[in-house]
Amino acid sequence: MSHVNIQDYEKAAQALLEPAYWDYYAGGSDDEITLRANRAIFDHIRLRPRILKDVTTCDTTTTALGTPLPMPIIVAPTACHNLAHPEGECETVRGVSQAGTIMTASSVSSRSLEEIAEAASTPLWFQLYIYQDRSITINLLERARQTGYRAIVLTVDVPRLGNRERDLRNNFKRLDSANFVVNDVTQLRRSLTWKDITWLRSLTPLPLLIKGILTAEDAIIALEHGVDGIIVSNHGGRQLDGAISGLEALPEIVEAVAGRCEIYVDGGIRRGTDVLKALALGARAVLVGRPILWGLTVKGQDGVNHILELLKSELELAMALCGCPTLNDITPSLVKL
Ligand SMILES: Cc1cc2nc3c(=O)[nH]c(=O)nc-3n(C[C@H](O)[C@H](O)[C@H](O)COP(=O)(O)O)c2cc1C
Ligand SMILES: CCCCCCC(=O)C(=O)O
Repeated sequence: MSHVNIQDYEKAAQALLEPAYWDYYAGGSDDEITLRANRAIFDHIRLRPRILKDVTTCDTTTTALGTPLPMPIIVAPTACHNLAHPEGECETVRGVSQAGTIMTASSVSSRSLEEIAEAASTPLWFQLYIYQDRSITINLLERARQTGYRAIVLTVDVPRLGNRERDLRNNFKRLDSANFVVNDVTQLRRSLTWKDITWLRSLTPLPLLIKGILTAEDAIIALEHGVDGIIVSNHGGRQLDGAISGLEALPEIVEAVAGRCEIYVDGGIRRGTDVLKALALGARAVLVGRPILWGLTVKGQDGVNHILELLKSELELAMALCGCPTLNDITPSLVKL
């Protein structure tokens, strides 16, 4: 069967995965209102295409924190890739390397951050949770720096795990990490505050991004703490149900930050036109989570690469049809809210 879009991969992945693993990957929290909203907002926002521009070629290249990228699309951190493929994140990173973009390795990965780096020939970011035992965080940061990861992505929207009722029904509990031996969820630092960001900032020379901001107020505080980037995200609808989507939060954050750091967004991106809408609203690039897992499940590294290539070619076509030969031509006037 040929897979011509991400939805085809999603259906094929559902047919292949153990039902409990599918539920862990696909599910959201509580009533999954935010999970659905993440998609619905992209369907709601329409485009205002411009015509008669020379779109013989449309250039999708960009940079993220100074790293050149072939497309404004980055792989989001997602946990436990071994549920989709026996080689887990090592297989994923081989596919991402074919596509040449950044992969953000989750700290809750089924392969260690060193194994992932060994398998990679593409730039890597490392996603961090802060644990009760500070030595775990210090150890992870140092290992990520030594292994060549280019940035730290601190996820701040999990003071506790969201209420994922599919996982409760399935008694799904496979959230162990190959990076350390303790059980992740019980070790999360519930008392995490901005003071910890100051502490973290002082610990690593790597660029620091904060993932999980949804308000202009918090974006300003993040800037005051010296972050290099913000990832506007509701964690794929898996944490606070009822939270606004990243795309809805994006304009107020872009306005408040006013160019003082790079801004990224994730949640529900499944089409090149979705990427274009996010860029029009001010994102430097987008992150994609679940589609990578669908590609990995269905065809391993080739599936991962194909997912990224599909998004890239769809974006390129959307740029042409909107009269945008470069990413700089993608401006707020392209979208109707
Ligand atoms: C199965 C799964 C595991 C995830 N694990 C992590 C994680 O370990 N760290 C993290 O910061 N975000 C994690 N996320 C959230 C993603 O980074 C991202 O915010 C979200 O998946 C984006 O939405 P999308 O899946 O609709 O693209 C996870 C998401 C999923 C679906
Ligand atoms: C350290 C807490 C477990 C998080 C598991 C990975 C994750 O973020 C998810 O959404 O699932």
